[in-house]
Amino acid sequence: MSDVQVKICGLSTPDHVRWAVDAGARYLGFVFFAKSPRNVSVAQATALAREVPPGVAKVALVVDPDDALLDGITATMPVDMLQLHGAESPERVAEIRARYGLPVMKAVGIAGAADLAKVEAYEMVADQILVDAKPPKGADLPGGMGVPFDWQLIAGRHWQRPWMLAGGLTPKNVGLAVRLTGARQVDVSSGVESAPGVKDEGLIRAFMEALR
Ligand SMILES: O=C(O)c1ccccc1NCC(=O)[C@H](O)[C@H](O)COP(=O)(O)O
Repeated sequence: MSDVQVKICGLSTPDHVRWAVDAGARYLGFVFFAKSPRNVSVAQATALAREVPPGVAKVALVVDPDDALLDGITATMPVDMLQLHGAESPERVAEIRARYGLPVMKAVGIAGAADLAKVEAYEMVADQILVDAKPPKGADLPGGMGVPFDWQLIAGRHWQRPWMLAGGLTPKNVGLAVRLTGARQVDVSSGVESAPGVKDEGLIRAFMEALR
């Protein structure tokens, strides 16, 4: 399991970034969504991203973004990947990928077997797929809810594109999640927090340790 790559999402302070990098995260996620406790401004994310060493990918997470938002982010922030976490259509994903020339990861929410067809639809247009839990009805946020889905739904699945497992992962359950699903990449946010938006160094280390 030691070669499983980890994305830690929702970083908003220099300490968060340092803890994630020192622990060995391969991707760092910065959330641009006003209602989120993890929301960062373009200026904040730019300052944080400039401190990230080479080899660690900086991911800008956006939800149904218009071009103005993406223009603003990409104008100053050194971004390595865009994560689309809303209801973007496959056509919009392809358009964003072409316009910005950046790899795009599309989040697909899974609640039942019927949702798996969406992974295949987005594989045609995205560089990576984030296979995430579908947020509960009426949830305040479209992601980062700390809720897992039934991992058996994707046990033994093979997709053409690289994909990441997300949704409710914690230091306690990530080992089992990886064994069951065969994921080679995982994404965590609330499972390494002591309170919404507050990353915890000990939990970040414990999460990475659970994968060794
Ligand atoms: O984290 C947020 O606040 C957020 C807001 C809007 C869209 C997506 C958001 N987060 C997504 C993620 O952090 C992860 O990619 C993923 O959903 C896992 O989150 P978690 O279940 O908390 O580990």
